[in-house]
Amino acid sequence: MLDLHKRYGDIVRIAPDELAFSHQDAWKDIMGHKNGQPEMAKANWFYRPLDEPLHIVNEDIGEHKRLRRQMAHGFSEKSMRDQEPMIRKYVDMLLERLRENCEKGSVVISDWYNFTTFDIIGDLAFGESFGCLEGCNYDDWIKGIFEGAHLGSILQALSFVPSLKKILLSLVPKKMQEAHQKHKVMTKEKMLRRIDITEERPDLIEGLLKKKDELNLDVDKLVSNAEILIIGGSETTASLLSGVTYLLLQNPESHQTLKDEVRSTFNSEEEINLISVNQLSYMLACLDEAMRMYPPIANGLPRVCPKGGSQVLGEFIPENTNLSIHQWALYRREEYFKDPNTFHPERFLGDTEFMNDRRDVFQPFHLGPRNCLGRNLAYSEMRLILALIIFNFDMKIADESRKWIEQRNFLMWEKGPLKVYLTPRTSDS
Ligand code: HEM
Repeated sequence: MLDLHKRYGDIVRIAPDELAFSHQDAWKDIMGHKNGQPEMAKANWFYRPLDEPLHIVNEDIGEHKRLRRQMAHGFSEKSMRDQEPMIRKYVDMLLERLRENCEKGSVVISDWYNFTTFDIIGDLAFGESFGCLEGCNYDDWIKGIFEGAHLGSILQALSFVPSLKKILLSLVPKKMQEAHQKHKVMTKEKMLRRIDITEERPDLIEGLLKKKDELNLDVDKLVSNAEILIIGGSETTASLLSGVTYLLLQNPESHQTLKDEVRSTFNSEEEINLISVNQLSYMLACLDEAMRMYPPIANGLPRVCPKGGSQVLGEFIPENTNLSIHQWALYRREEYFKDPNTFHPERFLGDTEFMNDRRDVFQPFHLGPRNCLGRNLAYSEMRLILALIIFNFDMKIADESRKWIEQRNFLMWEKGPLKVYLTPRTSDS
């Protein structure tokens, strides 16, 4: 996509009825609030490759509004403060596991980040963790999710050839069909256990449970919403934590500046919490710069131009055209960011060297009525985890991980193991 935009400019036709945009104003034209004009719907071939119960991310426009209003309660400032003990419990367990494991040689920090964010979101969406940190491995349910994402990309592509898709789906081996069924049963059981908890719980699903009759949410729909929270709320943050760790370890000066910031701001681990990490401005710049170079949602998520067509970047776009913005390609363009292939957190701190950067191009959480509900939670969780790791450990990258960032992407990054050496900090270091 980057090569295409470099060659053909800000708008590229990538299929007979699909356009890719690479310009700051495309965000509001495609995804922004429309002031009375129809919102652009999400493309079914991409968001609904299988006929499964819908959820907040792929619901139709009207139903989405109702779901979002209700789900938003779980993402309020107050809810987040109430969720802190749940989150902290897993971060403390992560630190404990890292201390136990770092003496045996390098640790695969990318796995540990995934274990932590999955356990946190499991608790916040289903009322129970996946036991990843406890068992030091991925739970079967999560393995099913990863396999599903890979398959999802293939199914999306097959949506263009429905007859072939139908034939191939009928040929799916029995073993795979059984695994899918098992996954569904396990998920339903998890949700039933959550529904059985009668006392109020400040998690992300409580809002939906309170209004489940009014919103017509049966168990399958609740499951489907919880599942999308798990996928959207764990792989994204885990990828970024791995990405920022890699980029810091490859850029020792930035790593040192961040260590100085964290270690001079806090005297003890207990001082580090969801609120106090907000003071760490250099850390926020590191996270943003990592999100620019390694955006968790790297590819375009297509919208469909409504009936009667619409204007985008001053051009008339006919109805039913698919439109998307590909983040990775957008953020690597020299027109928008100086020295785009190098890690410079300073560009997010007002450094005059980067004053010509187009900061408004950068929308990792999208904007408009379907932007990320979990943005604040994501930032807080990532800052808390990173601050505690930087406070407690010195880190060095293992030589075999020096090219870790060269990855393929199937909806999510195909992360290889990111191996690092950790040395616990002693009281005088
Ligand atoms: C770095 C981390 C994250 C990034 C970059 C990110 C990015 C995004 C993006 C781009 C969307 C829009 C998807 C679309 O247009 O189809 C989205 C939606 C959403 N995200 Fe996130 N996300 C992150 C973390 C989280 C977390 C931790 C949660 C909490 C569980 C979360 C919950 C959601 C929800 C519920 C939506 C759907 C909102 C709606 O449709 O109204 N996200 N996210």
